[in-house]
Amino acid sequence: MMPPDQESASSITGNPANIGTKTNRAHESVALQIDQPTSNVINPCVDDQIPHHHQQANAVRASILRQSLRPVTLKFEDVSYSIGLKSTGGACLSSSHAKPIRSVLNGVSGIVRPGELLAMLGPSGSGKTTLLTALAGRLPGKISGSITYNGQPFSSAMKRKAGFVSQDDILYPHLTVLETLTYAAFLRLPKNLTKKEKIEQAELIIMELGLIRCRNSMVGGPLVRGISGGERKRVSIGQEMLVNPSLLLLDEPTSGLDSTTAQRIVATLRWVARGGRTVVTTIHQPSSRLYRMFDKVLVLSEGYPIYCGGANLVMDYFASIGYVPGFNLVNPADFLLDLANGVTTDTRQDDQTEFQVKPDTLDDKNSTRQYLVSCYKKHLCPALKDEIQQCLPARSQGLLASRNGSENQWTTSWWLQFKVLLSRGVKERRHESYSGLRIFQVMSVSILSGLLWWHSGTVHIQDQVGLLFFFSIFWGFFPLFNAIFAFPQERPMLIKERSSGMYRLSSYYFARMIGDLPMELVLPTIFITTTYWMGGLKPSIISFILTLLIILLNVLVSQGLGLALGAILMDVKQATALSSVTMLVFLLASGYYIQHIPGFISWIKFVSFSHYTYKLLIGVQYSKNEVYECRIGVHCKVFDDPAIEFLGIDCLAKDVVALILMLVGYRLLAYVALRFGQPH
Ligand SMILES: Nc1ncnc2c1ncn2[C@@H]1O[C@H](COP(=O)(O)OP(=O)(O)OP(=O)(O)O)[C@@H](O)[C@H]1O
Repeated sequence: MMPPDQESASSITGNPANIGTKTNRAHESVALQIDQPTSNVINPCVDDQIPHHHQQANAVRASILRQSLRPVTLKFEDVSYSIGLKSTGGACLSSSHAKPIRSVLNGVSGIVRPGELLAMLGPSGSGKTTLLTALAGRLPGKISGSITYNGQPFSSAMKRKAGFVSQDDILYPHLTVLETLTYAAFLRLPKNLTKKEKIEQAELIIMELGLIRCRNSMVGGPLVRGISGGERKRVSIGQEMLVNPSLLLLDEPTSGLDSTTAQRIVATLRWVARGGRTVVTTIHQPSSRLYRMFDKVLVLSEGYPIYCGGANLVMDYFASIGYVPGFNLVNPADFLLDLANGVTTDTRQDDQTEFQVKPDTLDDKNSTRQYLVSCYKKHLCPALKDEIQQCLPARSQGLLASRNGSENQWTTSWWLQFKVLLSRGVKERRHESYSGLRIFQVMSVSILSGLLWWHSGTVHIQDQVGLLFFFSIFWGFFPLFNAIFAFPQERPMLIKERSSGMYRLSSYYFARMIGDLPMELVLPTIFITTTYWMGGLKPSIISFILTLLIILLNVLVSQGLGLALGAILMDVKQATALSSVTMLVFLLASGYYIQHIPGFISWIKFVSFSHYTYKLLIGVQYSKNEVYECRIGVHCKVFDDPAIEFLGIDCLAKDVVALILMLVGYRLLAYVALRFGQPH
């Protein structure tokens, strides 16, 4: 069966008259408006209408739409995908010990043109999300078959023209709706727009998606109460709509929403499609109202397609192969889902004229599914493949040919990305970084240690040395444990944003590192200032400043190690466990507790930053010939004390160099781990 809209080469223009169904025509004027530079772009599907004073913002939007829309014809042919299963051992393994695999998608084909909205239907686990992820170029592993965008494979240029809304909304919990969309606008909209225009664009999206009431509310997350699920979903969609994507892919955008909100979202998607975009969405159980808004549907049953074509032709097709819905089954989507589950409806009516579902056995269901798959292969697949094989429409080819190198460039400059990411990061983490609890924690330890070491003096040299060692260890642990969370916590955002080509990894990386610095450096400064003078260390401003600088260097090195461990493992639990072991080893090997470390393991102290810091602190505090009263009337050299002698304080410059090398090395390691460890 041929879809009704094969002729829609001209639908690339965004003219919905070519799409096919009667209902589409109602949107014709809207689509045409989008192409008009001065028109008021009003989404007819939402309640919030755009006030007069936003005409200027509309003009900006229209200009963005004109500039960046590249119609995309999405074709996928015979797409199959399998996943390797973890072997359970024993009986299930074949004699060849081959890793068991499970087929998730089998020979799925389809074509979606600009201006069309394709819905993928199917029971839970039928492969909808997997197919959508494959279409978004984000599925790891080998996919057989072909997926092309205007006849070309997925590219980085395509990545920036495609919007992907995942099932789980990946948003920063502490940003407001307006901040979320504004930062996205800063990062994703072209550099020729001014800051003001980008903000206006974000405001317009807020209006278009009916988010005005919650524009200044925090988004929220698992631990922070924020906006509702439907609002979160609209924010996620808004982030993608901002850039006017040529291809918009959405995974269950209506799940968990009430029917009115769901309808509003699908209406918005349809409106987005009518502007010349290609829209593909998975949907779980659409109402008949929603179903009527789809142009095409693809129905999957256990990874096999059983229908792909016009949404309005689905009933005719299934009737032609012997399946008609029950008497009062008015929602085509329910009928399709029943069929995809292998459940057939009995059209007979009983006395109460109620429709019944046959109590099918497992075998019945399997044979129904097999029959439906074979009908698809026989009746739909050949025509669909013919359609896919057809040449690209002329206008699309023109667009591809007119592409120039600039499309591969980033939308915004490195510096702008860095500034935006820095500002966003500081806003997002201000609650955490400047939390009263953290300040209390550091201040209380500082005052307590100041009191415990109160004016220790060189008389109690062991105590004083102990205080310096405590400095080096405390300011190793503290920043290390703060830093290990950085990348694992932001992993989902990083993957999502990098997959859509929002920014360079280096700008994110520097912004993330520098954003944490003020707090990371302010707290040790307060701590050292308090404890240094309370603890009765050398009353010299120079020694104090040097001590402070050494501690700050130590903080930066331990932060670098934390970032590297977090980036390599990308798992908070694993990184925490490894950091505990590392710090314990550093603590023991630094030379304060044990001076007679066996030779074969003594090298550990050379990789311990706490060891170098401790040495430097001692070197600053005491001079080579300094003596103290070791027994009554007896003066001993400080450097002859076994704990200090062991350190071998000769050339402090070497220790500074070692710390600087670690400072750079750990950070480099973190960057390399991020670059090569995460999907691009
Ligand atoms: N990485 C994976 N590991 C194990 N199984 C997987 C993986 N990815 C997909 N699957 C399996 O493949 C099948 C299809 O998954 P998919 O998420 O695409 O289904 P779906 O139709 O989107 O389901 P739902 O509607 O519940 O989201 C499921 O049975 C799922 O368990």
